[in-house]
Amino acid sequence: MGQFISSLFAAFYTKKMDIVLVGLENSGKSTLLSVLATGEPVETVPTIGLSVKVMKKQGITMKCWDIGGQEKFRGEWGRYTEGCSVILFVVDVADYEKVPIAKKELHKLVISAERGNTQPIPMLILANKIDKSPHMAETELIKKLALEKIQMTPWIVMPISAVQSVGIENVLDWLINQS
Ligand SMILES: Nc1nc2c(ncn2[C@@H]2O[C@H](COP(=O)(O)OP(=O)(O)OP(=O)(O)O)[C@@H](O)[C@H]2O)c(=O)[nH]1
Ligand SMILES: [Mg+2]
Repeated sequence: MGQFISSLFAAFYTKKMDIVLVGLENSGKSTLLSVLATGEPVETVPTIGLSVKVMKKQGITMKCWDIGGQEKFRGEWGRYTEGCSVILFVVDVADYEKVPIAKKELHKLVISAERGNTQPIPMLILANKIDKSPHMAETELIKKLALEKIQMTPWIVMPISAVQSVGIENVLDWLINQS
């Protein structure tokens, strides 16, 4: 009985978060998720549709929705942001060619998330692959993504390297602060 009550108590009082990971294909979402969950990058294959991973950090159960970034999957991004806790938008900062597409998709997603939710959902923009050279600096990325145009959604940019585990602690701290 005691066990039952404590399980019930845990079910009610455990903090839970739904984290939606989006960004163009090859930006590093699945690699980042592996590093966040286990501390180690893994060899990835392109995500087909989506993959879900649950991780527990400081007593918070984080359910991560890692959605494929290929063009055919991008139409689904908005649907997953409905009712989610936070959005992680991953950008490959070494890919100068694709950043205009990332900008277009990011703004489409912000419009859709602002329409589909009563409260704006905080967005963490991850400037990934800072280990590569050359790569866009944070201010350049902010300009190229036209982030100043975002009005309701709170956003922040963090430079990271998922494969080299750089900046990952900051990502985890941010997530924990949003719970
Ligand atoms: N140099 C470098 N390569 C990275 C980094 N993060 C990921 N990669 C590489 O980028 C490639 C794509 O990584 P994924 O994590 O599969 O990308 P994704 O965003 O999940 O791609 P989709 O599932 O197709 O949307 C892999 O070869 C990774 O090893 C990074 O920080 N630096
Ligand atoms: Mg993937």
